[in-house]
Amino acid sequence: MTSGIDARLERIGTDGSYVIVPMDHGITMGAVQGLKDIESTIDGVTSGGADAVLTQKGIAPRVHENKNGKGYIVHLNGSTTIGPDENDKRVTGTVEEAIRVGADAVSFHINVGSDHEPDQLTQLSDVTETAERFGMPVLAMAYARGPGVDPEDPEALGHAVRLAEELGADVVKTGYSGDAESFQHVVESTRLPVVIAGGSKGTDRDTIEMVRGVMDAGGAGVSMGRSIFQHEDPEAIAHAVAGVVHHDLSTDEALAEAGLALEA
Ligand SMILES: CC(=O)[C@@H](O)[C@H](O)C[C@H](N)C(=O)O
Ligand SMILES: O=CC(=O)COP(=O)(O)O
Repeated sequence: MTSGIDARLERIGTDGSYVIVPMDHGITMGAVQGLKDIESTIDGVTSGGADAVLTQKGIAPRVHENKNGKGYIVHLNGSTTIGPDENDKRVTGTVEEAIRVGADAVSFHINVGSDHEPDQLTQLSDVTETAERFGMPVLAMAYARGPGVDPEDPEALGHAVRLAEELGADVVKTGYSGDAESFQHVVESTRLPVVIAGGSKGTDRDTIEMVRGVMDAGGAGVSMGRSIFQHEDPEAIAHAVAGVVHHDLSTDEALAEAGLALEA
């Protein structure tokens, strides 16, 4: 029998793979490029092929009419780049609030290796317990971040994704280790679907090659923000990313199919 969590996972992905566009950066960085007119960005990325968008709860009224029937995830913690410690994500919402504003899933960020890891472990554990009671999937954003921690170290990333599974998440997002071979260790560290963050925006080729590497390593897609929502054509780059994640296209095929320059 299909559980509520399984049914809702299908709303934020396609057959177990995921093109999620997080746009929760308004708390972290402010209304950066792509987030001022968030309505048109949401319309563009979901028209292009994103399975779901992700925001903080207060943005929900700006999401639903523009997401073209795609999935919606509400993020439940945050911090700012101008505050005393960006790794100190504080709780900003609850599973119940996310359900009330129309979410299909919730997400929660933990910085494994930071001074705040102990609190964040307990908080993620509380979120998965509540979400499970309501049949809501949990996307854990499990980063390797903290003093002396290399955020691209495959061992640290593998530890972070495993920890997310141990705490009851359904999908885990982490950083990319830089190549498919090393990322395979990360993917094999857990039975959860593993998706990657994009980080700050690079060239189109950098972005799509990174996505290709994740899929070659056995990953399940992306939760990619700035590389998509800060693109001059969010619909086209979302289309290219979905081409790799959902249609197994090569980097060149995905760029060409999306109408993007091969050398950009
Ligand atoms: C700004 C960053 O470094 C991102 O990786 C964020 O930590 C990710 C998250 N979506 C956020 O803005 O909090
Ligand atoms: O919620 C944030 C992410 O999932 C990743 O954002 P990025 O801009 O791709 O690093």
